Amino acid sequence: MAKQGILLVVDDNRNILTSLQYLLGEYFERVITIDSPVTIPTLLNREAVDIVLLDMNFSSGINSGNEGLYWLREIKRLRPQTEVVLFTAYADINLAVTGIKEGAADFVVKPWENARLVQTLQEAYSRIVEARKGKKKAAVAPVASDDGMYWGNSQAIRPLRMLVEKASTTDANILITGENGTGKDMLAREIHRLSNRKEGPMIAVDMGAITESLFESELFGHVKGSFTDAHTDRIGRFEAADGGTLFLDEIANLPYHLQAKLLTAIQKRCFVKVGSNTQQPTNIRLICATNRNLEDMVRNGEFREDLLYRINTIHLHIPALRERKEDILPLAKRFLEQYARQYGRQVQAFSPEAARRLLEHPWYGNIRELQHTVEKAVILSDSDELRGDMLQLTSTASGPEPVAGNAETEVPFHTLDEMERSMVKRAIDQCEGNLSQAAAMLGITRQTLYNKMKRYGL
Ligand SMILES: Nc1ncnc2c1ncn2[C@@H]1O[C@H](COP(=O)(O)OP(=O)(O)OP(=O)(O)O)[C@@H](O)[C@H]1O
Repeated sequence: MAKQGILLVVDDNRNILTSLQYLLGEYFERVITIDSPVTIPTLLNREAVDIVLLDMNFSSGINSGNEGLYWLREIKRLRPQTEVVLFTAYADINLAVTGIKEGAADFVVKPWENARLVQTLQEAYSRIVEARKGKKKAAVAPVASDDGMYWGNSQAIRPLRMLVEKASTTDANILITGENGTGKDMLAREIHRLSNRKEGPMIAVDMGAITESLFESELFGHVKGSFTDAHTDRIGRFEAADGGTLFLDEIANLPYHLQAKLLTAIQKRCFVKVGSNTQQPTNIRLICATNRNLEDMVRNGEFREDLLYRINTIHLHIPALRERKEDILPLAKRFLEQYARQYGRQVQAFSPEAARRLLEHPWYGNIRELQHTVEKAVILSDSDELRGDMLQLTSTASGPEPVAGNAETEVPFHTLDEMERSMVKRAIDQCEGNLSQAAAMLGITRQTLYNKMKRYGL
């Protein structure tokens, strides 16, 4: 086969560079080697590099692989069409996974097998060739649009589905409850899609993310000059959602003293912009969601009873994933297919051992945790069957989450993020999914724990 493609190898170990120069020179038109990443930008400017084989750790930097991620981003920023294959130590495999999510084509673990390294680089090169022919995008393929909501067939989900089908076409206010990651946001969007308002806007507001001082302006808008930073008129979410659906996520996070203002707007379907005296009508369908027990909050004086009464004309509760075990494997299969497509992996099925582990895991982070687990495993996969150990699931509640190659000696260092993720997961496992207890154990608020779970896909 004719040698094709220009390859840049970046590694601070000169012995590695010399052996790769010999090995890869047999397969590629040109192999350029450099022992420091700082010259990458100049080189990319000068040479038509197709593929970069990029070491993740450079001795000059902190040995956490973040330097590798930094250079990956730089390469993608400077030359998006260049494919980057990460060259990584086994202990840094989680960083390689992060790298793939950020656009790297693949990764190869050191010490490497020559045949596997050559094959990975050649596959990356064929993707470039295909992209040039316009057949396929060089970068990560977009997620197909049919990767929407999966209902499942479990006993636990059937009554919910029937209720959703009936309720969607009405204009009744809906309250969706369920543990974190069960799919409340997804269900809200599904209801909008099934409703008569589907051509109208679907405006989602994360009530946990709005600061108290900006609450009114965010929801109702403001007029120019109404406060120091109000340099122009601003439309609020109630106005933006006119003719469509307004989705108030994490409604339990709304401070008590602001709940009355929301109640008035919901009751009257009218709002007043900050700095104005005029009532403005709006035609919205309201959906709210929370993972908290609002009845308990009412009893504790944290949530207004009249507001609860107003928002839950129809109450939809999404069961936890562990209460709908029949849905775990079909959902996992969907994610497997979706990510295999997205990351160009050949994996097609779970091994019997992997399927058993999926069924046994408690999934306190519900569908989000399942999705992230499968995504990571697909990235790590190297054949058409996904093995159980690739799921990296802890089988007991004790001990931190293992990292691939979990012998102490093979895991010399974790990033702070990895350590935090591991501690958060451990606390949740030890408290068997009780978030209030886990938050207390970690010495943080429930909301902070919740934010961290979202961030780490737990
Ligand atoms: N039924 C489903 N089918 C496919 N994917 C789903 C389903 N439910 C949830 N997901 C996926 O799981 C992830 C979490 O879903 P979503 O954000 O809707 O959960 P949530 O309950 O709103 O979470 P949180 O309580 O943390 O806000 C998303 O990536 C979503 O795509």
